[in-house]
Amino acid sequence: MSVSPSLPAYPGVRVRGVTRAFDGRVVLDRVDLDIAPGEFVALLGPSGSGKSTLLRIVGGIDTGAEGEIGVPGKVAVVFQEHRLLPWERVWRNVTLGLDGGRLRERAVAALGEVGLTARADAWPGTLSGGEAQRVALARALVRTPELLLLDEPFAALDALTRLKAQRLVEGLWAEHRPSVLLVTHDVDEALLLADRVVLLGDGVVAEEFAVGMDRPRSVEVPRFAQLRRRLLGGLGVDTGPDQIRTGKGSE
Ligand SMILES: Nc1ncnc2c1ncn2[C@@H]1O[C@H](COP(=O)(O)OP(=O)(O)OP(=O)(O)O)[C@@H](O)[C@H]1O
Repeated sequence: MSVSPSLPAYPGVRVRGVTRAFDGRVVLDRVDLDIAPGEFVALLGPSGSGKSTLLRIVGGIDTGAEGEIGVPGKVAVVFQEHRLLPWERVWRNVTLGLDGGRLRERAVAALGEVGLTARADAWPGTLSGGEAQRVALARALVRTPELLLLDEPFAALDALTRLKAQRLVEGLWAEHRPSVLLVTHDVDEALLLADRVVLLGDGVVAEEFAVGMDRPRSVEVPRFAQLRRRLLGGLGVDTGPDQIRTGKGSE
C-alpha cells in the first residue's frame, strides 16, 4: 500500500485518488487535486482535516498513502518550525545537503533574496523567529524549486512580522513562479496570497474558490470580505449578520 511513484516528473502537481489512513481511520479519502505550473494554491480546513498529511504526501515525506502523485523534480518544503541546525552557521544551514562549488556564494545570494545577507555567518540561535523563517525560505529558494510546499510557515510569527513574511513570499513567488501549496489556518493569509483556495473537510476536497483579485491585495476591498465570509462559512464559522450590508455608508 503506497503512493505510486510511477508518474514521471510532472509540471505542477497532480494528486489522484489519494487515500491515507492511520490505524484504520481514514484521514484522506480519494482526494484529487491539481496545481498548475506557477499556480499558488492555499489549503484550508478545520484542524485535523488532513492538510499537513496531504502536503507531506505531495512532498514525498509521508509514503504510506494509496493513489497517484505527480510532482516536478525539484520540491522544497518550509515548515512551521525553521528546522535550522543550531551548530551550523546560517549560510551552511541554507546549503546543507547541496553538492557542488560556490556554496557560500549561493547561500549569500539566497539570503539576499530574503534580506538577510548580513546574517550569513550568524548562528541560528541569535536570529529572531521571523529571521529564522526567512532563512528557512532561503534554504528552500537556493534549491530553485519548481514546487514550494509551505506548511503553516508563518503561524508562529507575530502579526506584523507575519504580514511582512507574507509579502516577501508573494514577491518571491512572483519572481520565480514555482507552483505553491500553502497549508494555513488563516483565511486572510489564503486570500492575500493564493490564486485558488481549496477547502478540505471530512477527508475530501469540500470546496474550491478562485480568488480572482489583483495583487498586491487589500483586505479592504468588498470581494475580499465576501470571500472571507464564504470561506469562514465553509469552515463552519458563524460570521454573524452581514457586515457588508449593515456597514457604514451602505444605506
Ligand atoms: N503519523 C500519524 N500517526 C497517526 N495519526 C496521524 C499521523 N499524522 C496525522 N495523523 C492524524 O491525521 C489527522 C490529520 O492530521 P493533519 O495533521 O494532516 O491535519 P491538519 O488538517 O493539518 O491539522 P492542523 O490544522 O491541526 O495542523 C489527525 O487526526 C491526526 O491525528
